[in-house]
Parts: sequence; structure tokens; C-alpha cells
Amino acid sequence: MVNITLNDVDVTLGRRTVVQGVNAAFGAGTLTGIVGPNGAGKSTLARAMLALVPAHGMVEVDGVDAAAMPRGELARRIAYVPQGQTLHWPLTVERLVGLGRLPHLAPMSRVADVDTAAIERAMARADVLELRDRIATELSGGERARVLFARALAVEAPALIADEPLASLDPGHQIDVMDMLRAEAAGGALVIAVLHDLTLAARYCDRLLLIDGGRIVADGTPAEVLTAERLRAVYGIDARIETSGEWPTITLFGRASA
Ligand SMILES: Nc1ncnc2c1ncn2[C@@H]1O[C@H](COP(=O)(O)OP(=O)(O)OP(=O)(O)O)[C@@H](O)[C@H]1O
Repeated sequence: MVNITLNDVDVTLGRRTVVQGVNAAFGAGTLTGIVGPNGAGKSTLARAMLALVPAHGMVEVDGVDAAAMPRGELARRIAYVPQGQTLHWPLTVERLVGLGRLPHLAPMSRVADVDTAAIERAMARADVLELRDRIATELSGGERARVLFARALAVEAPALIADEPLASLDPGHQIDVMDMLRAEAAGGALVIAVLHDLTLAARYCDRLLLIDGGRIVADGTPAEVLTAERLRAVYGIDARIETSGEWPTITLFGRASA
């Protein structure tokens, strides 16, 4: 079990404050989607939770200041799928997924049976077993995205933060990844995903944080957060939201007229 609390968090990059006054708490067993337009500060907020960018205010993981937590401990508690990561080394897929076990290994120690089993599970769940002997730098964008997702699953951490895990995936694999995120949350994990697909976010997430200009502009269930007025104000689009079904469905009409 793990929890993440943000108390009045600001992040300044260069001379710009890109996350401002964010207060939110995340607990076990919930899938939260972070949505908002390009440049809203979603990735920066995710990175602040992982202490990858310096933040003002307080980011607490299990009641401890994340910035003061040893990196290995933080990495064992929160697995991370970064946005659009470039791969530099020609590792096999299996070796790359195996890097997810690094936070569990003592320096210079070898991969143990428990690690091998976790790597196998992660590759199976991310549907990359057939790619295991391929060189990761030679994969297609979608194959690479699934391998990087598998690397995060291999950590078997109680929390998972995935930054745009659906980018480059075909519709079938998008649904597979959303099913996996849901299953992680149903199994008791704290799961946060930065998403652009509002339809999938609405269908799968328990909670949405809508970010604009570095601030939370709405926080609640998808039906509470996704209103036509907000989509117009935040994204500048005209949309119809149907809330009569099991989850809200969104039909996009186009750019909102001024
Ligand atoms: N290193 C940096 N120095 C200065 N500004 C930065 C830096 N990194 C990001 N930014 C700016 O911070 C803002 C928020 O960026 P961020 O990547 O968090 O947005 P995002 O909501 O994830 O966007 P997208 O949906 O396009 O991925 C953007 O305006 C971006 O240009």
C-alpha cells in the first residue's frame, strides 16, 4: 500500500512556473487520469511526484518527503513509465524489461529467481513475450511503448505512474493497457496515468484531474469533470457528453467558435 500527497506544490522550470498550487491526495486501489491540453503541466506534475523535478510545497510518499527519500526506495514504491522515452543501448527486450528489477537488487548482485519470475510476468502482461530476443532499439514505436510498459510492470511496485502510456499504440493495445492499469488498481495499486484520449479516460478512470495552466481546474469522477463547458474552456473544443450509460461518452464536433 502506498499513498501520495501533494501540498501546495509549485514547480518552476527555467523562469516559468509550470505547476501552481496543486493540492491532491492519491491512495491505493484507484486509477486516476491526469488530463489537460498540451503544455498544461501534466508530465511535470507526474515528475514532481517522483521527485524528478524540484518542487516547492511538499510531495509526500507514505508521509515522507519524496525529495528526501532515497532514490532506490522511491523507485521500489512507484514504478514510472516516462513519456516518449528514447532508447540508446541495443539491449534485448528481455534485458530491458529486466532493468525494472534494478531497484530490488543490491549492488553487483545477480538476478534471482524472484526477479526472473517478475520479468516473465511483466512481459506476458504487456504482450511482449514474442519480442523477448529482439533488440529494443529496432522495434516499432508501439512495440517499444509496450516494452517500456513491461519494464515498469516488472518493478511490481505498489504504485504506478504512466505518462501517456497509450501514445503510438493501436486501438487493441490501447485497450489492453487501460485494462492493465485498471487491473493494477483493482489489485490494490495506486495508479496514475497521463492521458489525452478523453473517451478512454472517461471509460476506465475512477477519478480525473483536469489540469490547465499548471493548476487543477477540476478533480472528481469522469462524469463530474468532463462537461461540455469545461472542454470548451480548457481545450477550445465543442463536444457533447452523454452521461446516461455506464461511463460518459464524448463526441467531438470541432474547434469551438469564438
Ligand atoms: N525544462 C524546461 N524548461 C522550461 N520550460 C519547460 C521545461 N520542460 C517543460 N517546460 C514547459 O512546461 C510546460 C508544461 O510542460 P509539460 O511537459 O508538463 O506539459 P504537458 O501537460 O505534459 O504537455 P503535453 O500534453 O504536450 O505532453 C510547457 O509549457 C513546457 O514548455
